Amino acid sequence: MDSSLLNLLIVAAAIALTIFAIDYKIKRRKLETLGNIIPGPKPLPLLGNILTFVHIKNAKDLWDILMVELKKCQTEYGNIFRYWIGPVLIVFVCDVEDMTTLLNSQHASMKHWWYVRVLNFMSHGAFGLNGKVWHGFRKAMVRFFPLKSIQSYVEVFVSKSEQLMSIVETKVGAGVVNVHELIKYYSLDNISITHLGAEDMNEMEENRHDFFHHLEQALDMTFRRVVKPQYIIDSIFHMSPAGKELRRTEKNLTSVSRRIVQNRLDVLSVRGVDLNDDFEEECYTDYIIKKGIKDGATMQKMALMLTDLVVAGSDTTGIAMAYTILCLAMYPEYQEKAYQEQLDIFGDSDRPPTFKEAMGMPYLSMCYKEAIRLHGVIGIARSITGDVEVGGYTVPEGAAIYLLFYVLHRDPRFYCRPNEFYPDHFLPEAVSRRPKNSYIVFSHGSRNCPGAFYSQISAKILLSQLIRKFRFTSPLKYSDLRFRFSLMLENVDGYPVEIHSRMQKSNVQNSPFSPTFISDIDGLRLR
Ligand code: HEM
Repeated sequence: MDSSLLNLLIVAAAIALTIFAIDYKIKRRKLETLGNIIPGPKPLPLLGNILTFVHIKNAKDLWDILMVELKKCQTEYGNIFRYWIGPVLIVFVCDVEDMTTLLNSQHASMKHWWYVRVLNFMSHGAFGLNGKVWHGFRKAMVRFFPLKSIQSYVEVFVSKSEQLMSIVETKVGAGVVNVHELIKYYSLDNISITHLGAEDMNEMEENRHDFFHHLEQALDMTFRRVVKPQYIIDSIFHMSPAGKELRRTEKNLTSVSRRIVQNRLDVLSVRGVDLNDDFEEECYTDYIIKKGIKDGATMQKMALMLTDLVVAGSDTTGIAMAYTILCLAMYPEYQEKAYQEQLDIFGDSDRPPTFKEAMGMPYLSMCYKEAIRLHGVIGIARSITGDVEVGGYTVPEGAAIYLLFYVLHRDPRFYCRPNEFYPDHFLPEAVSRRPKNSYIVFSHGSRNCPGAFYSQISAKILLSQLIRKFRFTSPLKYSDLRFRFSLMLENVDGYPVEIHSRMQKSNVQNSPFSPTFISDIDGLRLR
């Protein structure tokens, strides 16, 4: 290369670098200036407000310390406040109107890089990707969610619920059990069969069992990472023992997805489908296989692309159903109402519900909605890609926002008993008094949850049969619940209930109020 060309290249590179540095500095100054107009605790130089969280060690602490701190900030600063985590500006938003503005804004539809990186196993498909690639995944996925498709899945929901009923039957009179442990496979099997083309989930017995174990571990490690400032930098985390352990756990977590992809490849191969052709997609896994082959992806990468749907489709509905049963067990008067509604529809028949019946059952729907209102997704994080005006402030480009669904869904202006399980919050007259979007447990806008309706129908098909056949009691009162951070707001002590057959008289000695039950809880395997 002649020297004048080399000099020209060096000068061009220096100019580009200077422009980049100036642009960065201007944006950074704007971020700092506008960020500091938003009220919040006084930041330290370089560290920001990170020291508030140094005592957090696990998901329980994260919940206890973070929530106390955030509630304190809301009281002091109002419904919008900010934190600096080192150089990262996080704006917390609590009010319904501001959340609506943000969720409708084209500048707030990107998942935040930190959230995506930390939840790596949720970030290779529709849940964590951004831009054009996300759009491809989303489009391929939502094709399997319309009402008509869900109607066709009822057969699967019914068959899986019947299998589960016989397992629950064996726990009648067996003392306190963690109901989530009993029902969690229901949603995993459903989503694997209806959306992912899995044919026989019983064949995957071991993988299914391990899936929940590894998910619990992966989430726990993830929350421990979040509270260690040195782990903000990916490479430092990945080199650490914790990082290596998380990678191993993530690999194990994807074993169900790997089996699903492999089984689907086998089915397509038996049919003689040419995978390089634009073959017709019968399930979401077919899209992943097509995309994987086009991109030259490994089997592990394809499994990761599926894993977000496996997790989002199973863990959320499973927890929501467990809470519904636990809350009904803690409030016998509501359980009786839900039971009476079932009797009105089915009389003494124990047949499973039809799709039309599952679309109805208004009281059961109210109970399910109320369980999610109290214990749904705590909040969602987004990146701001252009300035957005909310609540009298400018949230600048480059900031992160965290929409605190937990605070919105316990807003006393909208829910008369905000911290209690009270299904009447969803009576039509109560709903009509609330502003639009005051109940957004499935989020809102372009990145809302595609599984909202699916979750409700599949849950009601199982809950309807459980409520008719069994009566539930719990040694816990609602005020005993102790929460911890997870994908949903989970109870530290699991979901302890005792199961009584509606056909038998309850055993007085085993009264749920006897003190022996309290000690039984200690022996439960807790999530
Ligand atoms: C009680 C049940 C459920 C709750 C409370 C729930 C809640 C949510 C929320 C709040 C989001 C937005 C997350 C964010 O923006 O960061 C979301 C997204 C998502 N959910 Fe659900 N969900 C539930 C069930 C389901 C089911 C059954 C499926 C699949 C069958 C599913 C699949 C997804 C997917 C793929 C996304 C990502 C959408 C996107 O970014 O385009 N969810 N869910």
